[in-house]
Amino acid sequence: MWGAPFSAQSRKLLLLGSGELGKEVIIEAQRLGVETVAVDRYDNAPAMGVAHRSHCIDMLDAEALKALIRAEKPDIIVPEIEAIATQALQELEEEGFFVVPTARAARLTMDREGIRRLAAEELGLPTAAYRFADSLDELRQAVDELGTPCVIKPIMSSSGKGQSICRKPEDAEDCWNTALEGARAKGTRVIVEAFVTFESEITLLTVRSVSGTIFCPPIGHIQKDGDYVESWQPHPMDAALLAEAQLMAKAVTDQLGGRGIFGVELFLTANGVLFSEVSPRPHDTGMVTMVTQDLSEFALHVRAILGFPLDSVQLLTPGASATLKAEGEGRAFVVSGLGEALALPRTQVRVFGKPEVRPGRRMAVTLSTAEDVEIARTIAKQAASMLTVEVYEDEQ
Ligand SMILES: Nc1ncnc2c1ncn2[C@@H]1O[C@H](COP(=O)(O)OP(=O)(O)OP(=O)(O)O)[C@@H](O)[C@H]1O
Ligand SMILES: NCC(=O)N[C@@H]1O[C@H](COP(=O)([O-])[O-])[C@@H](O)[C@H]1O
Ligand SMILES: [Mg+2]
Repeated sequence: MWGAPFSAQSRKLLLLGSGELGKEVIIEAQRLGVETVAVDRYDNAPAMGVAHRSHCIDMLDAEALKALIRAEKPDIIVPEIEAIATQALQELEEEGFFVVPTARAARLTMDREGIRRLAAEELGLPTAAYRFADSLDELRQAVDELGTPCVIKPIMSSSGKGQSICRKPEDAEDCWNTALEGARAKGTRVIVEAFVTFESEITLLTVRSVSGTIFCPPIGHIQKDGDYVESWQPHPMDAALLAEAQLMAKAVTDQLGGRGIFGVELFLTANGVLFSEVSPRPHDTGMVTMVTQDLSEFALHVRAILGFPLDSVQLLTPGASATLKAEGEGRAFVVSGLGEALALPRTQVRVFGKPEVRPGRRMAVTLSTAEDVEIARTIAKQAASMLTVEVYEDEQ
């Protein structure tokens, strides 16, 4: 066990990335008396407000990252976003630091190439057909080989940034430019994927702990422009399809190893399950578990990484989430409509507290429970439609 935060006996968790998901991770760690340090590329990130202290650094700068971690000497390093100098994490792990779930898993999942090659080529999991391209010419060739429509994404990006659909060969140049603008890190490599016509898509939250592997009930979701707008749990699935999905999730998470929660993203098609990608951390679509499960995905992550047993997770009620996204840009804004949203039955709201808005930035989420997922979805969406981000144009 451990002593009080700030004491020599404390257990210290350092979070790399401090958005809405990290905020909940910090809250769960605080509940178990852990000392918490939040790190991100900008000040006043959501998790910074609930951590014991915080640092603002460029997490893609390997030297800055190593210097900070060697000075802080955390017991546990928890990556919260992909865009981290994962080479530095590997060096730190070799020095004896504990990286969640492992530095290798963080490296393989930080870029789409690492995880796609592992899943499709090493494990033989079914995925959409894909190619990689480093230039517009290579992209044109990939589009030619895969046919249209196809989906183009920077190898390092998340929440749909830089993603576009190439509907005809002439769109390739626009897609290339979109990818360059949206990439989170330097570099121009993109993945080109055949467009999958799926019936639905799910996140299978998979937890590896000292007790073994457990799965949360599947979470269904809807994405717009590559970013999630709505999720619900449980997603109705027949037993055989769920077993197939769990086998794939087990294969890929066993390969990645370590302890913690993984968000395994899968497409459900007429011909079975396709693997899409995996996050070795809580998943945005899994925010719904804050109202549906006895232990949220954040509580599960923290318990698993602290080395505690986790035999099962209970679904308490069907539920759904819906997102609030900003339209304007700037630091002078207010989130309105909370009173109306909270007047809806069995509904909660999480306002993340991000200090600045930009078009498409996720600012809050609504969470509703009901006797079935369809009712919960309707109410969560209604609640989200009552929320607005009002930006004051003339202020900085
Ligand atoms: N090959 C594809 N065919 C059809 N739809 C796709 C394909 N690839 C991605 N999508 C759609 O775009 C969404 C986002 O894609 P993906 O998960 O690869 O991007 P991301 O930027 O990593 O998103 P996040 O960080 O939110 O997980 C998917 O959930 C799916 O709805
Ligand atoms: N799909 C991944 C995802 O949802 N990640 C979450 O969004 C934050 C970044 O938000 P921002 O871009 O608004 O700063 C991340 O820090 C994480 O919490
Ligand atoms: Mg995804």
